[in-house]
Amino acid sequence: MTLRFVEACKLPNRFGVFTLHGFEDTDTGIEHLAITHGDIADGTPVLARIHSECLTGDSLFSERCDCGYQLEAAMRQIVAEGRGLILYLRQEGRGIGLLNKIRAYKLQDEGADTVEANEQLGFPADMRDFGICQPMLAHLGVKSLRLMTNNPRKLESMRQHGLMVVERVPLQVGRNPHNTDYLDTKANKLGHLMKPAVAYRAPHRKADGGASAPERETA
Ligand SMILES: Nc1nc2c(ncn2[C@@H]2O[C@H](COP(=O)(O)OP(=O)(O)OP(=O)(O)O)[C@@H](O)[C@H]2O)c(=O)[nH]1
Ligand SMILES: [Zn+2]
Repeated sequence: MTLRFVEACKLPNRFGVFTLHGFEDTDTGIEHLAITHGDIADGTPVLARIHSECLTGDSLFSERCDCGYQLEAAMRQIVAEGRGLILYLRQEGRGIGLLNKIRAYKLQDEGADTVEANEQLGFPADMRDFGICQPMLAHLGVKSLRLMTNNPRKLESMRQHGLMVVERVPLQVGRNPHNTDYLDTKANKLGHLMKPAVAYRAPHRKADGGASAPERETA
């Protein structure tokens, strides 16, 4: 896996002013992004989100999942802390791609859960590869993370790729009537760490994304 840094620019958005770094995985041609805020290269652990692309949730406001809410909450928390980063990885649909995700959603419309739908299409439940994170973080000068995630497999994958995660910061936002079954399946079949007590709050993404300060856990 070879990483090429292409360029960085300012990215002001509703939450603050970030820097957008563009990379290419030269083995696959896939373009990945890092979105950073503040001084992240001072050697201390950095609040971080490793976010897998979800066009429907991140850009089309879909309530079938929690991705858009998590992205927004991560940006808000990073700005509130004054520093942090998001690696935005282009592995749509847990790696099966956008069109296959639409196929999987159709199967879910007909009763399959998110894992069964992938399997019916001939894919594993999760095809993602987080190997690109290591060279991206090395380029950014980041040595250790406080990772915003509910996914213990993501934590394990980070460790397998030699990344130091000193803390898991839960990121449980966005439960709504359209994604209740989906989130429950993630907890029950994929092992996501969801606390029932936090389930659920406001329907509006803005209010929700700005929800309370993150809980902290030692990873
Ligand atoms: N194949 C498939 N992919 C989905 C579905 N819903 C969301 N996704 C994708 O799942 C990815 C996000 O993974 P999740 O399992 O929701 O969460 P995670 O990133 O592993 O864990 P967190 O860090 O806690 O968010 C994105 O790439 C989404 O496009 C679905 O029903 N089927
Ligand atoms: Zn999503």
